[in-house]
Amino acid sequence: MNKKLIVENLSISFRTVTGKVKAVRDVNFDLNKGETLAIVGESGSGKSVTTRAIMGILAGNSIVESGKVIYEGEDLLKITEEEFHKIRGKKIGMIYQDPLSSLNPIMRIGKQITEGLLLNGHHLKNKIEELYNEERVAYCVIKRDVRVLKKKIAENKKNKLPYNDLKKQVAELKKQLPTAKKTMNIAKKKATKVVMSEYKEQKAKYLEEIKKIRENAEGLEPKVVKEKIADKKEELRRIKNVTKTEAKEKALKVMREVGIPDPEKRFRQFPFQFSGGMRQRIVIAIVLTSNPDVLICDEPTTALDVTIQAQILELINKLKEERGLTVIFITHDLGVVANVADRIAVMYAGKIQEIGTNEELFYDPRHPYTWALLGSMPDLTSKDKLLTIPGTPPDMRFPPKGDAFALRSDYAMKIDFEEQPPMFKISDSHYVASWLLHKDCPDVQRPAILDERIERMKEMTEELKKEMEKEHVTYEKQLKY
Ligand SMILES: Nc1ncnc2c1ncn2[C@@H]1O[C@H](COP(=O)(O)OP(=O)(O)OP(=O)(O)O)[C@@H](O)[C@H]1O
Repeated sequence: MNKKLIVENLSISFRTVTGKVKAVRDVNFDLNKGETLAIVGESGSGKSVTTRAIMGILAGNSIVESGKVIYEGEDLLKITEEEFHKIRGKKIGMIYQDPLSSLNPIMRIGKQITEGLLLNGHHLKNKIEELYNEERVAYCVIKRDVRVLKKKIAENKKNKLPYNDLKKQVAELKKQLPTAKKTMNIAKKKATKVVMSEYKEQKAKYLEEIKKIRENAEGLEPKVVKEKIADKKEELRRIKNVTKTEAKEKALKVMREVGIPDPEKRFRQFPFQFSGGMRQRIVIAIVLTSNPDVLICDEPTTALDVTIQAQILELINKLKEERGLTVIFITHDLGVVANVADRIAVMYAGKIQEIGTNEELFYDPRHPYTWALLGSMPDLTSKDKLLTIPGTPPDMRFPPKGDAFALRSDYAMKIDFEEQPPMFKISDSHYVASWLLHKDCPDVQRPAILDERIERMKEMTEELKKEMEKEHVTYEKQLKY
């Protein structure tokens, strides 16, 4: 299976004193390994809530109405908090718009980078957990299901709804618990035995080596002997735990990887001694220390000026290539997306309105909201905006009955106010939720002014490609000579 992450029918609401806010409504997308998906939309469209659900960090007043978030075959909305802990921040890392909020202002950045490494650096414990992980998850999932069902029973009781079937399900699951627990404990014991006997063997080998150093110490300076023994002891310690020296070495390496110059000196400095762009690099370094394979970037460049923005985007692209990361990139700025995304999902009023490859979205946009977003992008050369989007997004306590964009769209038809459009398929990768795509809809052309912009974008991309090819040829030639 090549899918790293699948989000299926995800709907999330928030309880508020003035009513329920329907923030995310039936969102579906998936991500292939090594792919970047950009989620684009205006403020309040549900981008952050979607990614917070993936990270398991939704606010306390949230309700997951429906859906699944499947990471490597496991539903993250079902596993226990303890299991989630292992995935959040480790397998799935996140960087935010404001790097300062992720950093401790009064702690040296070196300590902030090594903290996680030292905390999670129990090699033996991690190895044991890895070996009996399957049995552990199986047990935790049953426990979690019982908890969810019990909550539902209580709700149904309160609302005077039937709950006998649910009670039966709980009883069934409870019957499975002792066996699952026993299986888990047996697997844990077995895993501990394997790992510990391996460790004992290694320890015996090191002790033997230390003995030999002592035996052959004659004629050597005591200081040299002491150092040799200390080295061996350090090696042995490294098998068990990440040591401070090892954590520092790894931190410096990752600081170099994200482009922090003079890392040895910078290691001892505080966040306020760094510029905005450098701070964002530090946050990225911290996230990378746990070797994530999915990286969620929530407007990571919005607070930075344009040149620095480009550098951070370049860094994210480089890390993606080198580490094979799968990336979700959130932004309200389509201009940013062109340089990072393989695919783009356009969100509005908690729903995905259009999803497609970078080329499909930029050169063949089909949803009036995507047209509006493309039109409101500042022009690459003149910096002018062609179109502005009239009105404001709907109040999500009362989502519109039909197409949520209808009230702001010049292309809205009667049906747009009555019924929500389904996702119409344009190609295997391109889907659009707009009645304009219905076979009975009269042919509607996108704004001509946008066509001109698209043509210009195509031309510029072609020129850029040619230039890059030229550069590549020169580079290849340089390599030859
Ligand atoms: N804890 C909460 N309680 C109530 N409503 C919330 C809560 N968190 C988010 N919302 C609402 O959910 C909707 C979606 O918010 P979200 O933060 O996902 O938007 P966004 O597209 O990421 O916008 P931005 O770019 O401003 O971050 C908004 O209407 C927002 O007000």
